[in-house]
Amino acid sequence: ETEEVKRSLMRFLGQISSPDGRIKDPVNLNWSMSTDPCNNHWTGVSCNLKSTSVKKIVLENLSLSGRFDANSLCSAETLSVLSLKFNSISGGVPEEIVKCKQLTHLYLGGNKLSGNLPLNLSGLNNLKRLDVSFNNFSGALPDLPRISGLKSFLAENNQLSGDIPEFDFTNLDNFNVSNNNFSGPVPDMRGRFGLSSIAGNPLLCGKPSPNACPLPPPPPPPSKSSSGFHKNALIYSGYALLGLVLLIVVVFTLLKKKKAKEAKKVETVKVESVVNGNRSPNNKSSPDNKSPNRESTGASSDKNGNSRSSVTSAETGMVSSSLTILSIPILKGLQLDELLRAPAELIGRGRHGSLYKVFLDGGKTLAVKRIKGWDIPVEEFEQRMRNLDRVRHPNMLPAIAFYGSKEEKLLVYEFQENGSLFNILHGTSNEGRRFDWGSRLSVAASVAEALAYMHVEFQEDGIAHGNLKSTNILFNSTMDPCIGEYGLMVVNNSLLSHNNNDNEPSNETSAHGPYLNFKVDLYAFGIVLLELLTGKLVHNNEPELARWVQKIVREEWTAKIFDNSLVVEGVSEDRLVSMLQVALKCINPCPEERPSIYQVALMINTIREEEERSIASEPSSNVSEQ
Ligand SMILES: Nc1ncnc2c1ncn2[C@@H]1O[C@H](COP(=O)(O)OP(=O)(O)OP(=O)(O)O)[C@@H](O)[C@H]1O
Repeated sequence: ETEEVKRSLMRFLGQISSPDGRIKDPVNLNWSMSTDPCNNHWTGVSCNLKSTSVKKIVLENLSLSGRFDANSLCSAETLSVLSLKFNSISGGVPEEIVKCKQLTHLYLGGNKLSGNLPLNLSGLNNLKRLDVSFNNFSGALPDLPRISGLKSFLAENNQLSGDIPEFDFTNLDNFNVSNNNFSGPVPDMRGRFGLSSIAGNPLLCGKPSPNACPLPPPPPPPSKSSSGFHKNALIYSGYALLGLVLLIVVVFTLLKKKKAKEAKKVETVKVESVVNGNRSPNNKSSPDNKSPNRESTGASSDKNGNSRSSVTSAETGMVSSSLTILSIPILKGLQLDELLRAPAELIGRGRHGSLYKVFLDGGKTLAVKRIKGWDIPVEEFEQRMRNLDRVRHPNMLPAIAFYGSKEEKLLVYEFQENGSLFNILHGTSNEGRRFDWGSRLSVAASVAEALAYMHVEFQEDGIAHGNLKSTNILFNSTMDPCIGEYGLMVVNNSLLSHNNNDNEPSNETSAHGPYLNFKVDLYAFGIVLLELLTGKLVHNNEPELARWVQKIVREEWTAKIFDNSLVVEGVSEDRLVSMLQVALKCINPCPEERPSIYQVALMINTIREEEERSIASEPSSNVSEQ
């Protein structure tokens, strides 16, 4: 963490430890300016995967008796979990809490906090769980239903008043506002919560409270003056007409804007260039310009003196070409020959082609995947790329440009410097050991959610990922996982069904329709889950790992399966086994019996929520190890 964040966190601890702001270090918390919160294990603090920024602060049951200095706390901008439960913190919750933008869990229950809950609490739009129970809060609630992802709200045993707002009760799994001073009708809780969640608010009425609500006052009698009525009718119809005209103008303007936007979005940049010896019609000044000497124009050295070639110099076979740019702000004006001649490093040669890291002028780096032998008509490929571009998900890595000819296809992505899930789990840098259970769960949940989204969007077209594996799950600049290369491969049918006893894929697969393409992704996702659970290596989705796991499970040595670092971390065996069961469902040898990815995403979320619930109830010393 930076010195500034460390200083602010020390100030936060000072304020919260005692009313006079002096750090008493109540139970030897090990926080100090001379150490680092992430690398020196400040008690109650856990960090992101790279140990560069603070993710959770859990200081529960420590007799902290000062004030909550949200301003200092929120200088740790990446903070997502804060638990200060069961202390004696007093004063209010300052408005600056809204600066902790990434907070997903805020647990303040069991303190002496008072005053109104700040109105801008509803600006914490990543919040999932909010617990302010057993304090002295008063006044009306802020507009919490605005937080669309809120899963639980606990505010029992305060002096809160006013109406209970209309939460999205179908989305809440925990809700309690009992023993407060709320008044007015109880909102429709969709049968999800009973009397115990609202009891102890004598001014509430309507079910499930025991008090009936008073009948609404009768509507005022219609006015007797008919001339008055006509006058009003005239005024109202005038308004209606004006409204209609306004509506037509607005719709017309919006339609015009939308058309202009669509036309702008998919701007195809056609570059008639000649690579490998074909003369460029644009390059009139050099009519004899045979292929530029690729080795000499394409080769360069990076600042470390490593030699780099270019995409064209490394391989041959490009003919007349056009590059379609999908993401204009990133690649505005880039031409194919520029891309091909830019210095490039060969990063990997997979089963389907090669991947280059390409260095553009101005410092941008791209990943260019060069696919060979994909037998798809060029028009169909182009159409597919455009269709894929229309569907966006935060955990999917979109292609930003493409090129297609009969012989080969080029896909251009932004280069992800943080590497892949494969690198993290099996890399040499020891990151795997620090890749804690919380991070693994979160990767599994995000990938499942993104796949579920894509499967629904492309159900009719039958376009599945087709080549999901840990090398295709990349980490973006904020270390969120992103799935690359969706829909690029003809589905690998050998993953449809595996015979458990030998290496031969079943030959029943050829007749399967597009529906089963998605089941291939399920198998592949199951293997990713097994990689996360076991920390073991998988090469090209080979079924050995699946067989090994199935064998051990049959022989009831389940505990031996799990990655030792998870065991050392003290992860709940129940949750590990639950996740293993999800993985085993995904790799069911019979494709029809594999669940849908949507069902899998739900199962993983349930495991994740159990984990989240346990975070706050675990003793803080354990949490700090996570
Ligand atoms: N956009 C990207 N940014 C950074 N690294 C990437 C990107 N795309 C892929 N990689 C990495 O480059 C390496 C090579 O990728 P490539 O797709 O060629 O390999 P593969 O997925 O193993 O093979 P294949 O897709 O042909 O089966 C992998 O380690 C992958 O994680």
